[in-house]
Amino acid sequence: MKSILVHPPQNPIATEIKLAASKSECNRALIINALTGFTSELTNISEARDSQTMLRLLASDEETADVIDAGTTMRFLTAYFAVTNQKKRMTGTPRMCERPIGILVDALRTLGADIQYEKVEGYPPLLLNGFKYSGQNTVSIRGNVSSQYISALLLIAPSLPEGITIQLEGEVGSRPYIEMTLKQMAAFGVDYQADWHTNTLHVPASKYKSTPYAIESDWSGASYWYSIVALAENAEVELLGLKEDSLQGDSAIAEIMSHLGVESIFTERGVLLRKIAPSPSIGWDFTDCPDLAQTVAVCCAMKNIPLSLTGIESLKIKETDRVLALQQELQKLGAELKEIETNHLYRVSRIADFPDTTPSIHTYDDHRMAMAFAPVGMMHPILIEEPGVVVKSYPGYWNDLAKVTTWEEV
Ligand SMILES: O=C(O)C1=C[C@@H](OP(=O)(O)O)[C@@H](O)[C@H](O)C1
Ligand SMILES: C=C(OP(=O)(O)O)C(=O)O
Repeated sequence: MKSILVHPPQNPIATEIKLAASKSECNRALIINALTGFTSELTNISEARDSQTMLRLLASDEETADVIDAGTTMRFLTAYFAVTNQKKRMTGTPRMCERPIGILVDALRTLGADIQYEKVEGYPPLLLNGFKYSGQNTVSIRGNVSSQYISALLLIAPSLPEGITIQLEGEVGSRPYIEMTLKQMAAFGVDYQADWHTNTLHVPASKYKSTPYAIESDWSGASYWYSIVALAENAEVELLGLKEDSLQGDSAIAEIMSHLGVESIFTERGVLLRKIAPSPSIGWDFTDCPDLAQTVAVCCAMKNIPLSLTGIESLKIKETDRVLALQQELQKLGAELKEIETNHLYRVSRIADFPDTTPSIHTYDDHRMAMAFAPVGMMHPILIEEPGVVVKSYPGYWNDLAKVTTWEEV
């Protein structure tokens, strides 16, 4: 499949969508379950390739573990294989081998892991050669590169002889993902202390208890539906399986979208999205919810709502450099993402009319580029290149989109 051409809907949208499960919650539950000896009953396991890859690699005896492009799978499995004393070679796509992992490797080495870099210092592929506890149970770790290093250490912490104390240094990004990790650990019977004034986390040595656990639907995936409702002329969509009191920080999309013309009405089944009047402009700090930035940037560009963004530095080391990718593709819609203060403040605004010819959006091997730009199709025909990228987190995305409008492969 080369590209998908999304056509604007011919009729008012009124539908319900059963969202995919959260790959973030799922990958944590899978690691915890592995540490309980695979005895917990997990329900609503995510179909996302990142989670399916985690499942496959946890069950595999092969020495090479290829995570493809899954960040959490790479980081969580590195910690898991290290402390369970497994000899493994961790690798992934060329892009995965450009995403830094030195901070996690340094922390695991401090605890007693023998890890070598196969090619470039600080980056996968990694060679894990076993674990001998060093007697050190305190690690310092930078908080603003990726929270996944911190979650990886927390997940394996109960199985360390003396648990762990993690001192986070500097700013902490993606904090709700750290809290998600801690809350899921608690759901499996493990204690923790988190002091967010001193940014110190402590997990004593203990054992996870085998527990039935249901994974919630994916709030990051929900964000595309909010954008669809915001951009369509007439739309009402009920998203099933989401909770108002969610473990996922990306549930912030409900508040963000209240400024972009969508209200959220929580029901027993999930959340009902309805159109309301939008605000004239919006400013948002994406430090806690980096995966929402692309959805919100595209939606604001199309609604002609000026958007000020902060907290998007970590976007540069994700599936692609998302700042650059957004800059290049927003231009094709007649909009721009401009850096106002170096590495800090950015602004999205409209600089020209939407083009007369159908824009073709390049997706840079990034599922979120495809899913964030497809809602433009609610207003104008749009081509999305390499649409298969969505399998990373939301394999049913195009089938779900077919419930509200037509699209064709071209
Ligand atoms: O822990 C997680 O499940 C995730 C944490 C975030 O990454 P960073 O901590 O690298 O920002 C997020 O972008 C990613 O999609 C999932
Ligand atoms: C950044 C993401 O994933 P990961 O870092 O786990 O590859 C994402 O899904 O947007």
